[in-house]
Amino acid sequence: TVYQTFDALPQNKQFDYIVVGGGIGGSVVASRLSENLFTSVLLIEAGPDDENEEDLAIPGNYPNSIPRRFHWNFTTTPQEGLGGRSIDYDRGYVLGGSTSVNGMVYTRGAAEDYDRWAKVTGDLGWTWALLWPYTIKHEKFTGATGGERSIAGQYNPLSHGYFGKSKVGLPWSGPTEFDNRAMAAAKDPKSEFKFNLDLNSGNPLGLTWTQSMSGDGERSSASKAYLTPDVRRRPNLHVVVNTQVTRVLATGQASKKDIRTVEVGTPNGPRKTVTAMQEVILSAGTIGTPQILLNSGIGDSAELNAVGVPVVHQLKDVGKNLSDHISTDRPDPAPVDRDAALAQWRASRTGPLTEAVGHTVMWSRLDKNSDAIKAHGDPSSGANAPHIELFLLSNIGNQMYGGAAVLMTPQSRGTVKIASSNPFDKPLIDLGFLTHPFDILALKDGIRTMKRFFAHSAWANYTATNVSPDPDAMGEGEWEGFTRSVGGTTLHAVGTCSMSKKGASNGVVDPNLKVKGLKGLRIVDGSVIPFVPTGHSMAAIYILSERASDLIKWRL
Ligand SMILES: Cc1cc2nc3c(=O)[nH]c(=O)nc-3n(C[C@H](O)[C@H](O)[C@H](O)COP(=O)(O)OP(=O)(O)OC[C@H]3O[C@@H](n4cnc5c(N)ncnc54)[C@H](O)[C@@H]3O)c2cc1C
Repeated sequence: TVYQTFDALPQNKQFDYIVVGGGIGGSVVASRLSENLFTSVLLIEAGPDDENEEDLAIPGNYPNSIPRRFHWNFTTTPQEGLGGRSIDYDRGYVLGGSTSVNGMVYTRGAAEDYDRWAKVTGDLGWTWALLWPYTIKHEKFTGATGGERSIAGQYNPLSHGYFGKSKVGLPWSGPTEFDNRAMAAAKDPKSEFKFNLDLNSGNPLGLTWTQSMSGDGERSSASKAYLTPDVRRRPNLHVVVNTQVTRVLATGQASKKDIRTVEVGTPNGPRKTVTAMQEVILSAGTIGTPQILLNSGIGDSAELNAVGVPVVHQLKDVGKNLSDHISTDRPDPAPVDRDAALAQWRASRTGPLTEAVGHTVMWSRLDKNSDAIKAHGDPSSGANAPHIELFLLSNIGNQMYGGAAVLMTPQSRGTVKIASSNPFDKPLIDLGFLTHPFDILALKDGIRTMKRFFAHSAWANYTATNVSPDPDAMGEGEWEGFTRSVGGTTLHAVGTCSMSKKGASNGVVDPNLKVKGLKGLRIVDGSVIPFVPTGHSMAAIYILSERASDLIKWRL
């Protein structure tokens, strides 16, 4: 059942598990735990329900036609590496979390990214190979929306799951002339670039078709996939929306550090609490989860003292180690006739509004002799992990093409802190973008890679301009200044409550995602991922959340 307010919850109800935040982690965990009808689960989401919200279901509404009321509307602190600019930092404020408002690009990154989780935690269960059953448990590959075109040769059937929850597919349209030329440039045996049949095989390198988390013409958000009408009807699952969690509190004696009580409230109203019999699972995301911990006095004691929050548990890494992908400037996608496209979408769930992004992506590695790697080492997880994503876009109407270079392996790190002891104050989000010298050098090489790609003869006579400025045609420091003035985020932040080895003093959660030094409190969301994946972040979080659900079920 879904309740619109906390007060509408049945009184005196006992819950085995309380899950905080209805994004990927929260939707997956609440859905999986409540498969056992003898396990009672309460899921608490700050934002509204997403049911019947057409604006969220239409993939092509991303990004500008998604109403702002479904966002937290955060901005970052002034970013030293971005010329002092503060930039918007979107997070979904609705059931489904950021997957209800995101770009849906579905990329798992490199197998080595996951193997590195296993290395930093000492738990082989996090390797790509042992996570594979969870990968296919979450995915339901559905092909291209509309069903009228052949997708043979555009994906590898062996890299996908077909019986899972989240729909994944290829673009509705294509190949366009742009796609064909891009493919020709990559498939030329003499080219330095190669075509890669499937970006989700564990080796993403090369030019690939884009895959999106959508199916049958609609967005397949975490809530649409995991909180389906039959799941919502389960008598043992209670979902409460429009309810912000302010803190987690000790249950019984504070000295026992048993944290199973959740406090909710409104800025001017009374605070209320509810206690889990087994565990509280925080799934409020990379920004929300450290914010709740810090408000609760769980974090670096010096920082907590500075904002007047009494220290409950010293855990210095809460809110630290944020990593995210920085992107250069990008062209706008081609405009569509919105009225006609909307009519088509409503009639048949086909047409331009089924697509949110371009059709092709190039994943590449920096040369080991590049300035960035020679001076600062190679931060990637392994030989199949791309340093750079070239997100290719054509805007044929305006005769422009190009793309954004996105740095997949940043060495800069940021933080999430709280501004005061008031849980309703916005958190201080510092991405730390371009504060490490590797990152600007690597991005510059990324643009050079794009230049070489578009210099291939496959692009001859294509009347167009590459919109990204050329670092080699600009004066010393000019390109860097430009990039700092336009660089932006792809909104993939992770790492603010990282997992680490059992007993290690760094990190926030152990390999089973339990908060270190506490009882009853676990974290399942993007915040536990120690390094931003070399793909977009959501696939990794789904895979992680599926395994986490089993860890909780098995009481590990
Ligand atoms: C605009 C945008 C575009 C993106 N594009 C892509 C893309 O194309 N591909 C990709 O892979 N990734 C993309 N991402 C990133 C991806 O969506 C996120 O990494 C992922 O959804 C994070 O999952 P999560 O479960 O950690 O957190 P979220 O999905 O953010 O969920 C957290 C949930 O917790 C709730 N919450 C937070 N605080 C509280 C509180 N105090 N009380 C109660 N509830 C709370 C939030 O409202 C939210 O519902 C994008 C993100 C955004 C915002």
